[in-house]
This record gives sequence, C-alpha cells and structure tokens, in this order.
Amino acid sequence: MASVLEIKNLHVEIDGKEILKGVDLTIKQGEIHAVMGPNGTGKSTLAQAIMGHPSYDVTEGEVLLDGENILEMEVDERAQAGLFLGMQYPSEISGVTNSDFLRSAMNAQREEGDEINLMQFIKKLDKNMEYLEMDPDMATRYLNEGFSGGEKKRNEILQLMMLEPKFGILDEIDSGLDIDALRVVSEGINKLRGQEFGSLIITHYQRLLNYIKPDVVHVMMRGKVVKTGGKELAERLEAEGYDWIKEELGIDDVTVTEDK
Ligand SMILES: Nc1ncnc2c1ncn2[C@@H]1O[C@H](COP(=O)(O)OP(=O)(O)OP(=O)(O)O)[C@@H](O)[C@H]1O
Repeated sequence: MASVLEIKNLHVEIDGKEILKGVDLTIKQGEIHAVMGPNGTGKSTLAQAIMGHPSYDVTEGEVLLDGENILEMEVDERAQAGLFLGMQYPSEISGVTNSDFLRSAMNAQREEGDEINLMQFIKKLDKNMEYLEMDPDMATRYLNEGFSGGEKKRNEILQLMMLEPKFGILDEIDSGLDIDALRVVSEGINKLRGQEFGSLIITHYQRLLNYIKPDVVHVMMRGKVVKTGGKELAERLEAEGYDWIKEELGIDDVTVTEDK
C-alpha cells in the first residue's frame, strides 16, 4: 500500500517566535509536490521541522507517516522510517569519505546482520554517480569538504538515489545550480519518480518545475499554505508573481511577523 505523509495544523516556533501557523499538507507516495512562496514565509522552517531540527519547536499539530506521528521520533528514527531531508546548506564532515558516509547511512536503515554487500554497494554507487555525471573522485573525498555549491547539490541527489527513501524533502535543491547541473539533478529526481517515492520540493523558481513536473503545487505565505493547485499554478506565478494571491487574500505583507 502507498505510504502517506500528512502534515496537520503544524505550528512551529523558533526562539519563542511563531513561524508556522497551522500548515496542512498531505503527500502520497508516487506524488511530487512543490512548495513555493516569497522569501521568509516559512518554507525552510517546514522542512526543518519535519526532520526534527532541534531549534524548531513544534507547539501544535502533527506530522503522520502512515498514521504514526514522526514528531515523537528521534531524527535517526525518522530517517529509518523512510524520510530524507536535503539541506539548503549541507554541512561538511572532515575525515568521513562520501562513500563511507553513504554506506553507513544505507546500513543504518537495514536490520543488523543484513548490511549491504560491498560489491553491490559499489555497483550501485558507480551507476548512480555515472547517471549524475559526477567525477568518480567525489566518492573518496571527505563529505562535502571543498565541494562547490553545485557538487553539494548533486551529492545530495546521489544520497537520495542510494537511500531510496519513501519521501524526500528537498529544500531549494536548485539554488546555485548551473543549467547542466539543474538538468542532471532534475533527472536524478525524475529517475526516482514512481509508486515508491514521494517528494516535497521547496523552490523559488518555476524553472526547476520545467524539468520536474509537480503533481501538486502549494504556495506558502505568513507561515501557512494559502493556495494549492496543479502545475499551472506554478506557471502563473512565474508569469505574474505573487501579487494576485495577496490581492485574493487581502494582504500586503506575506512574511511571518509577530502581530498576525
Ligand atoms: N533560527 C532562526 N531564528 C530566528 N528567526 C528565524 C530563524 N530561522 C528562520 N527564522 C525566521 O522565520 C521566518 C521564515 O523563515 P524560513 O527560512 O522558513 O522562510 P523561507 O520561506 O524558507 O524563506 P526563503 O525563501 O528566504 O528561504 C523568517 O522570518 C526568518 O527570519
């Protein structure tokens, strides 16, 4: 049966300031959802809260993966349950090679005693790196250390392709990518597309959505999802910006501020 990720009435605070003010959103496995919205409207906060970043306090609501509240799980348990978070700014880890990191992450998802066979791992790694047009040296370099912005993003998609999560939460996967990298990264996501994979892709640009056709598009303003539609919604935003939504809602300021 297809898995479902349900975000229900999610309220999140950072340092006592409420950023998310009741987000509702449901993704089924097999679907790709895009989250768009002006700067400072809570998109990254949503991704961070789902994955359990310690600075983000959930004050109300729940996030259910097949009916189970993942907010009660530790971060590694969330990953084990099948969630993957791509970071807007992936961190560098010196002393751990990219390949070792990937193998440990894959083994962490498996039962003890059922570790992935080394040859199988190398085969899968080689195949996916080739697919993503990555330099083979990237496997033996320390995780993200000295990687360019584009290399980090490609590497994130490599992680996604190796781990094959149920749901990938991808924050600004297109930022800083040149046009070739954008194509490759999009192809990687499209390759995963299918009944076994669902994704929430946070992006500013319709450009990415020319390569990855979303099934559903959401717009966030003031810490909430204010509009949901199909891919034509993203096209209209690209052509007309966000003003028409602000007019519809009767608001001037879209950001998350204290007094709303
Ligand atoms: N660590 C933090 N401390 C205080 N405020 C924060 C923190 N992180 C985010 N915020 C505030 O929360 C609001 C929403 O931020 P968030 O990063 O979720 O927005 P966003 O929609 O992803 O924006 P962008 O499109 O610019 O990436 C902003 O006003 C931001 O300043």
